[in-house]
Parts: sequence; C-alpha cells; structure tokens
Amino acid sequence: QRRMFTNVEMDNSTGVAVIKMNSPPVNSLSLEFLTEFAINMEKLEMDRGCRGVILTSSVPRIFSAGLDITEMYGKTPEHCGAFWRAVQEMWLKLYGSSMITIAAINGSSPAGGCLMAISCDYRIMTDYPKYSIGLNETKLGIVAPFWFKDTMINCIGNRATEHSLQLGLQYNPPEALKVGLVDQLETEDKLMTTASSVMSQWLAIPDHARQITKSMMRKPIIDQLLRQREADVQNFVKFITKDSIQKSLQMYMEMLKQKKG
Ligand SMILES: CCCCCCCCCCC/C=C/C(=O)SCCNC(=O)CCNC(=O)[C@H](O)C(C)(C)COP(=O)(O)OP(=O)(O)OC[C@H]1O[C@@H](n2cnc3c(N)ncnc32)[C@H](O)[C@@H]1OP(=O)(O)O
Repeated sequence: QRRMFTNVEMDNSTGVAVIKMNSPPVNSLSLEFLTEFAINMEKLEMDRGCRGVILTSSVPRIFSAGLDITEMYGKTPEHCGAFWRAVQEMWLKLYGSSMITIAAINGSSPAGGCLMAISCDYRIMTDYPKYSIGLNETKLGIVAPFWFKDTMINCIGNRATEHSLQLGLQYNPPEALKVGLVDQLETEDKLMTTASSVMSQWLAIPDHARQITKSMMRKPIIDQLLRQREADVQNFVKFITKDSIQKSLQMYMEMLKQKKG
C-alpha cells in the first residue's frame, strides 16, 4: 500500500484546502513526498471550487526539515536527476499557483522547508523561540540555486538575501518577522484560526485581479527556470555527485546524528 505523506482537507463551504505535511520524524522532502505534493497541488489547481490553500504540518515542532539529504547522498546520477526534477516541480506548482497560498509555519523550517514557506503568498509562524527558519544551504557546504535565491529576494530583498544566504542564517520567529521572512507571529493555539482569518481577507479580492498581479510578480523567475529546466537538473547532478560535496553531506548527516546522541 502506498504511503501518504500529506493529508488534504478541502472545505467546500469556504473553497479553502488545508494541506498538512505528515511524514515523521521531520517532514523531509523525499522524491515520493515531493511527487505526491505536486500531484495534490495540481488536483487543487484543477478544482474550480478551490481558491486557497493553507500549508502546515502535522509533525510536532517541525514544519519541514527541507530536502531529504538521503536522496542526495550515495545515489546514482539518474536518481539525483529524478529527485531534482521533483524539487523543481514542487516549486513550480507552489510558487506558480493561481490559488491563495498561506504557510502556517508550526515548527522549524530550514532550507527546502523555508523554500516552501517563501513560495507561499503569506507566512504566519508560531512564536516559539526554539523554532527557526532560513536557507542554510551554505552550512551544509552546498549552494542554493538561483530560483531558491530569487524566491528569497522577492520575499526579503536583495541585501538581506545576500547576507542570509552567504551565512546560511536561520532566524528565530522574532528575527524572521523583523527581516520580513514571515509576515506575522502567532501562538500555537491560534495559528490555524489566524491563518483562516487572513485567508478570508485575501478571498475578498477578486480572483482574476489577484492572480494576474501574482503572475506578474513571479513569472520572470518561473520562466527563467522553465527555459533552462534540464540544464538546471544537469547542473545539480554534476554538483551534488562531486566527491567533495558528497563528503560535506556525509559529515553533515553525521553531525545530525551526533547531536542526537
Ligand atoms: C554552482 C551552483 C550549482 C547549484 C546546484 C544545486 C546545489 C544543491 C542545492 C540543494 C538545496 C538543498 C536544500 C535542502 O533542503 S538540504 C536539507 C537541509 N536541511 C537541514 O539542514 C535540516 C537538518 N535537520 C535539522 O536541522 C533537524 O533535524 C531539525 C531542526 C529539522 C529537527 O531537529 P530534531 O532534533 O527534532 O530531529 P533530529 O535532528 O534528531 O532528526 C530526526 C531524524 O531525522 C533526520 N533528518 C533530519 N533532517 C533531515 C533531512 N533534511 N534529510 C534527511 N534526514 C533528516 C535526522 O538525521 C534524524 O535521523 P535518525 O533518527 O536516523 O538519527
């Protein structure tokens, strides 16, 4: 039986779907997870009754740990290529969605987890000091590709992105609010109610006007990836299969395990 990585609950009375990521222990984004996520987004996009999506997590304390490192370590170039296509597809479906997308960030959200959040239209994060969010790729010895970087620039601006990406910064909730990485903080118990109430404000705007505006803002980056999608895959495969990069990933995974023990 196929495993489910996300639960989708559609409320037909409001036209809002809630996608709950549910892949313990850390909602890491595996090839299967990403494939299922993209299919779910596609289905909601095709559903004329669905106007908005709230993205959140069922896993305690974690929104998403980002890309599943085990999908990039010790794998064949073919596997790495398939994985990267799935990462691209997830981003294209989320960043390019015509629906209103709100991230209810109820836990830590490094790297690919942060990319998911900043690909949404609005972000509300639980105000808990131990949670963090950011594109920390350089800390793993890897490089956030241009479309991660440009998504971040569109969210927090050029200078803050440069600072943030070079240092691989992870922000706690008040810091994330200050830099503009999230739009609002909320207590754990009120997070979903607040997300629904923000959604109502966005739903009050006529869809066609909001959708054209959103597309105007995001299309240049999306088109840039679409134009060079296969080159981006080959670039990733060449980079990630390098001995030095594989060594960095191995050391990072060992560090994660040691931290635990
Ligand atoms: C020249 C230019 C070319 C450019 C080409 C492209 C370059 C490549 C770009 C790639 C972009 C990458 C994006 C990513 O998303 S990489 C992933 C980054 N993620 C992280 O750094 C997060 C790591 N995890 C953590 O910090 C913590 O686990 C977390 C805060 C999320 C939770 O902490 P907690 O203490 O609750 O849990 P544990 O650390 O004990 O973890 C539990 C188990 O889960 C495993 N784990 C954690 N994260 C991941 C992950 N991302 N992938 C796979 N597995 C993960 C962890 O090892 C534990 O496993 P065990 O139980 O087996 O020990």
